Amino acid sequence: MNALFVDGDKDEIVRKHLKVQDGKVAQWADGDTVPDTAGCEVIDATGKLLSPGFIDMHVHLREPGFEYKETIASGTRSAAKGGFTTIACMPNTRPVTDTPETVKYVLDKAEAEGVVKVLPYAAITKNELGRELTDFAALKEAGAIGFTDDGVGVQNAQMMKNAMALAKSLGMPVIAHCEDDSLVEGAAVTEGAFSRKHGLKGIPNESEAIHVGRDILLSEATGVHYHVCHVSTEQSVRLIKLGKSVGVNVTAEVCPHHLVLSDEDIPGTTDANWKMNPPLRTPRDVEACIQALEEGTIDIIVTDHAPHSAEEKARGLERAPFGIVGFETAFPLLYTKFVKTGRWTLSFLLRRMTSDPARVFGLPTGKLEPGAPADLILIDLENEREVNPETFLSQGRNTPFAGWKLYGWPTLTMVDGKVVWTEENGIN
Ligand SMILES: NC(=O)N[C@@H](CC(=O)O)C(=O)O
Ligand SMILES: [Zn+2]
Ligand SMILES: [Zn+2]
Repeated sequence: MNALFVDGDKDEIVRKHLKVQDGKVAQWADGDTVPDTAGCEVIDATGKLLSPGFIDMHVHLREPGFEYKETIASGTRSAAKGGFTTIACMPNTRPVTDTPETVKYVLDKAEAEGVVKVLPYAAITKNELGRELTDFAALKEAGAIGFTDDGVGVQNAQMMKNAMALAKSLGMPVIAHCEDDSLVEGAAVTEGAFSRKHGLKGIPNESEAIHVGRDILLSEATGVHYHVCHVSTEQSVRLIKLGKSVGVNVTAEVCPHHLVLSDEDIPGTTDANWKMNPPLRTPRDVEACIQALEEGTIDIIVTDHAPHSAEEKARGLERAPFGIVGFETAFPLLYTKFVKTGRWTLSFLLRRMTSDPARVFGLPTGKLEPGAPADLILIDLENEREVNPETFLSQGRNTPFAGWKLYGWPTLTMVDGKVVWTEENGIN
């Protein structure tokens, strides 16, 4: 494979050949050498960027139970098209992924029907109701990689503390959707210019940050690895920074939409493709999240891919469910908005989507070193294309980015040395 590769530390783009063997990265060669390709299948990647496959530690595949929104088959295909080779799926399924049987169901389905690697999270509390802890040891044994009640916040502090102590004893992380229900009360958008203009009830920033602060203290008390989901506010950023500065084992993620959109971009009160949880915040919060990612207060980028049916999203801003799809626009959005504009280097963006998530969650992927799994992608950095939800491999079409003109489209995705998707031929 004759490809362009970002030489990490220098952020120089160099030409390289890469040899893959037995599903693993076998050998790198300088672009000027003529590699011995006898017996090899050759992929011509001239002019394309070669990167480790993206890792998305926060996605919703909806199976079991909500197959009308997405399935493991359609969700992993969408992921592959977006350049993701490893994805971690949330337990807010039906049934909730709160038993070893359901964890195994997800893993078996992913093995049989998925095209990228799927890592399941299990719920912290039974049915995500916040009342009773799940059987962490059994869930770990079944293959869960961490515990989270994503979709809702754990409202009771003692419950969260018990969860963290138990997770710590098993060497597992706790991943938290931070939301204090008493401060939210049925609002659909952030408290900000948009909610004031339209006379809507707003979701205040502190509904998120109160949980972040509480949980950082509980993480300090228990020693658990505590990971904050979809950070969206300046206040959360401040607290995470403080936690890190005193040595608390806290990490955090941010979504592309919270980096490129604010509440002031929402076009009106009808289109629910602008509704997600946490909501789009104020421009000041957006800038705080960008800076936090830049300085490492926020560690990684995730999509929070959250597909819903067209019928559900047609219910309008106030009544539709929260969530937007993310796989098939994530990299082009960030590349176009932050790298093309010169604010970020390409290597910085790639790191936050590959080696950083691998480091935070201890995964054996995210770097193309000899011996590592050949989970890799090719990207076309040159051609601008319009986002067209009709072409998504996700069943979900719920995106606010339809019609956006973006650069940085993946053209090939390989998992364990097997080409699973190409732009030319689709899913393999
Ligand atoms: N992010 C969302 O807006 N929605 C998620 C739930 C969640 O991530 O909290 C969903 O499951 O639809
Ligand atoms: Zn969430
Ligand atoms: Zn989520």
